[in-house]
Amino acid sequence: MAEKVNQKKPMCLKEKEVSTGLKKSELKRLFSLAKPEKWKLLIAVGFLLVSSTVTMAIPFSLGKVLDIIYIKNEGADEAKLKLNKLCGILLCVFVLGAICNFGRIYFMSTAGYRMTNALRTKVFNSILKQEQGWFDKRPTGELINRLSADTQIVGTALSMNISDGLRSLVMVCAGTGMMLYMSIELALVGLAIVPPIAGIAVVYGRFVRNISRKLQDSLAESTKVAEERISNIRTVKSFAQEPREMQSYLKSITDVLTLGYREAKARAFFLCGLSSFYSDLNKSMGAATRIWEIIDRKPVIPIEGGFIPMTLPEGHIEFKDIKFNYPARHDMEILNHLNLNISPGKTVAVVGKSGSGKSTLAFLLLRLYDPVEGAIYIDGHNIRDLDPAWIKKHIGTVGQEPILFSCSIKDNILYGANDPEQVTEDEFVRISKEANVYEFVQQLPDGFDTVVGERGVMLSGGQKQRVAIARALIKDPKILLLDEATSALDAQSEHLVQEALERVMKGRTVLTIAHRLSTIQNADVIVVLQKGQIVEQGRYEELCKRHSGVFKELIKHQTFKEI
Ligand SMILES: Nc1ncnc2c1ncn2[C@@H]1O[C@H](COP(=O)(O)OP(=O)(O)OP(=O)(O)O)[C@@H](O)[C@H]1O
Repeated sequence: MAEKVNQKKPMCLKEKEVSTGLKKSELKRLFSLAKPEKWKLLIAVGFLLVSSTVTMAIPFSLGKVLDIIYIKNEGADEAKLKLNKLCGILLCVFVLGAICNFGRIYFMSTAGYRMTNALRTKVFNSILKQEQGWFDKRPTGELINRLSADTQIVGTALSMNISDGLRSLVMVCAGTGMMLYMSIELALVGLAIVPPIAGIAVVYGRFVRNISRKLQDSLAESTKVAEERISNIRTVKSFAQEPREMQSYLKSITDVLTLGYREAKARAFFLCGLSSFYSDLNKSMGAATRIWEIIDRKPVIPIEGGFIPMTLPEGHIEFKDIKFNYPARHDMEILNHLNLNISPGKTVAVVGKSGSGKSTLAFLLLRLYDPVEGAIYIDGHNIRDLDPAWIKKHIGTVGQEPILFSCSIKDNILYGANDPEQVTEDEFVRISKEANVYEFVQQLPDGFDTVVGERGVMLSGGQKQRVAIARALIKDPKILLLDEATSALDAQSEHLVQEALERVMKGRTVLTIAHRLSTIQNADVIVVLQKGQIVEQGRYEELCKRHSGVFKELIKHQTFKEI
C-alpha cells in the first residue's frame, strides 16, 4: 500500500518573519533561561545593590566634605575631627564599592558563561537531531553562527546587560530619592523627562532590534562564506582563487561593518543607561528567537525510538513502490514507483547514468530521508516502524568520498563500532587486515595513533577508503552499502580497495553503487536505474546478451572502470 508523507516545506531561518516588538511570552521565556543560575544571579544582584548605593553615596559624602571645608561655622578642631571621620568613612565606602563591584562582575559573568554554555548544548543537540533534509537547505556557517554568536548575545544579555540595567535602575531610583530629599521642585523638573523618554525608548528599541537582527544575519552570511572556503581550501588553491575569495569575504564582512556602524549609531543615539539596557534586551530577543526556532523544531525523522527486533537481521531488503523527491527540490522527481527486492546474502549492483538516483537508494535505506510514497522493508519490517538507531547499527556504509574525522586512524575505525569498549585488540587487528589498512599503518611512525587531519586530508584517497571500509566493518553489519569511488585511484590502490571490498562482502547483503566493471561482473544481480525506475535487471552475462538496452549503452560508453 502506498504511504504518503506530509513533506512540509521546511522553513529557512531567514524565511520566518521575526516580529519586532518585545512580546511578554517571549520575554518570559528569555528570562526562564536564567532560572538555573538564579542563586549566582541573586548574589550578584546583592553585590550590585550595595555597589550602586555606595557609588551614589560617594558624591553625597563628598558634598558633605566640601561643606565642612567651605562653610566654616564650626570650631577648627571640631571641623577637623568631622573631616577625618568623613574621610575615613569615604575610604571604607570606596573599598566596599570596589569589592562589591568585583563580586557583581564575577558572579554575573560566570552565570552568563554558564547560561551561554547550557544554551549552546541545547542548540547543538537540537541541530544534530534534525533530519538530513533540514541540513540540505541550511548553510553550515549560518548554523555555526547561531551556535556561537547568538547564544553569546543571549547569555550576555541575561547577565552583564541585566546587571548594567539594574545598576542604572538603582542609580536612577537613588538619584531621584536624593533629589526629592534636597528639593521637591528640582526632582519634579527632573522627573518630567521620564514619560517622553520611555515612549521614545519603546519605539526606538524596535528600530534597534531590527538593525541588530540584520547585523546578525549578515554576520551569519559572512561566517557561511568563510566556513565554506576554508573547509574547501584545496579547491580554492587548486584553482588559484585565493584573491577572489579574499574579495568575496571582504564584501560580506564590509556588509557586516556597514550594519555595525548603523547599529552603533542607533545605540549611541539611544541615550545611555536604562535605555541601552532596553536596546540590548531587544537585540537579545532577536538572537533568542532564532535560537528557539532551532531548539523547538521537531525532526521529521527521529534519531531513535521505534521497534527493535529481538533477533539479528537476516538482511532481506525490499523497496516497494517508492516515489521520492528531495525536500530541497520538490519539483524534481528522483524515484518514480520503484520496486526492488534483495534476498539475504546477495550482492546487488545498482548502475545507471550519473544523477539517475543510485546514491538516493542508499540514503533511503539508511532513513536519511523518507520516501514520499511507498515503503522500504528490512526483513519484512517497514523501516518507518523500526528504531532508526537499530537500522544504522546493522548497516555498514562506505561512501563515494569517505570523510574521516581529524583524530587518529584507530579512533576513526572505532567510530563505526556499536560499542568501541567491546572491540578486542585481536578483532581490531583482524578487521584492519581484512580492510587492507594494517599494512600501510605499520609504515607510519605513529601507527594507528597517526592523526589523519581534517576530513582525513593527511591520507591518500585509497588509504582513506580502506580506513572507511574498516570503519564500516567493525560493527559486523548484516547489510553493506557501498558507493564506489568514481575518482580514479592508481592501479595498486584500486586493487587494494577492491580486494578489501570483495573480502568484506562475503556473508552480507550488499547494495553496491557500482562504478567498477569487476563489481558488476561479480554481482548476483545488476539493476539498471533510469528515469526513477528499474528498467533492466539480471546477471552480467544475461544483460550483455541483450541486443540493445540501457545496460548495453552504459557498457558501450565505457561507463565502468576496468579493474
Ligand atoms: N540533497 C539533495 N537535494 C536535492 N537534490 C539532490 C540531492 N542529492 C542529490 N540530488 C539530486 O538527485 C538526483 C540523484 O542523485 P544521486 O546522487 O542519487 O545520483 P547518482 O545516480 O548516485 O549519481 P552519481 O553516479 O553521479 O553519483 C540528482 O539529479 C541530484 O542532482
